[in-house]
Amino acid sequence: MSQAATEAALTSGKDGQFIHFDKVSKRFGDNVVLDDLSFAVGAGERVTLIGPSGSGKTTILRMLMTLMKPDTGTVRVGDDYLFHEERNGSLVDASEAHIRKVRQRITMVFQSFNLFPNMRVLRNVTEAPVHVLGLSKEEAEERALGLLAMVGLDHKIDSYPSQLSGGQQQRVAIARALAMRPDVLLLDEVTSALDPELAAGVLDVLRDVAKTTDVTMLCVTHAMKFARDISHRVLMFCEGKIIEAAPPEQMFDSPDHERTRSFLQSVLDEA
Ligand SMILES: Nc1ncnc2c1ncn2[C@@H]1O[C@H](COP(=O)(O)OP(=O)(O)OP(=O)(O)O)[C@@H](O)[C@H]1O
Repeated sequence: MSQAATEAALTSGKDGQFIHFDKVSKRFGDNVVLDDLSFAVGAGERVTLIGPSGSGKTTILRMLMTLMKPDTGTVRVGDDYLFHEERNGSLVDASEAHIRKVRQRITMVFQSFNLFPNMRVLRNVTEAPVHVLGLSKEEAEERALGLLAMVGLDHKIDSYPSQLSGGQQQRVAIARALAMRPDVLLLDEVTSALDPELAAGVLDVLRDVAKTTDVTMLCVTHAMKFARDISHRVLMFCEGKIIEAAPPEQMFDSPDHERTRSFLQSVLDEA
């Protein structure tokens, strides 16, 4: 694929652009983590970020959660500016109300599950809809029960996280993230801490999510078969830049860039 085609693929979302990164840079000391990075994601689009360790993928997700801010550049979701270049990378509106609004629209599932250990499964899923969205307990439970059925855990609603396998905990975490009815779901290496069999169950749940919802998904993963199945587009990160962007078949079957080829080979060797 030509450089021009990669550039076009950086902005070719579905039905218009929704998430915008515009000239975003971030460094820690001498370590340039994001280097003048621009790309956009369409509403309802599912995009997988791949690339070697330390290439900046998680940093992208953390910025969308407002957990990390850029040094320069603009990050926007729909009409909500999270960071604005003119304000030199600082949060445009860091008020609690603004952060809360952003967090309602964007939820993240982490590698380490992060469930509330002292709450039963049902309460883990209802907690934020009740306290952040203001749903009644009944409404939140109805929503949670539907989602827990979807992830195959409606028989575990009274368990505590410590009584579940890692795969089951991660499926609860997915239900919890979806209970907010987010516009954007961020997935950060959600199966990396799991044995292959448990990981497969979690990936099947996410395939269902992809099939049955129109949530915009940004996914960092080394599970390439999964990425191929669910993604509309794959972005290859290297040293804080996107060096290649393409639909999955093209990225995985005929990558253009030598660094992409060697990265994909290294992932295959690991598997
Ligand atoms: N708070 C921090 N302080 C210093 N350096 C940091 C901090 N957070 C991230 N980094 C550095 O930023 C770089 C990019 O990290 P990031 O987690 O985005 O990479 P990644 O592509 O997601 O890697 P991996 O696949 O290993 O998760 C790494 O070199 C990391 O060490």
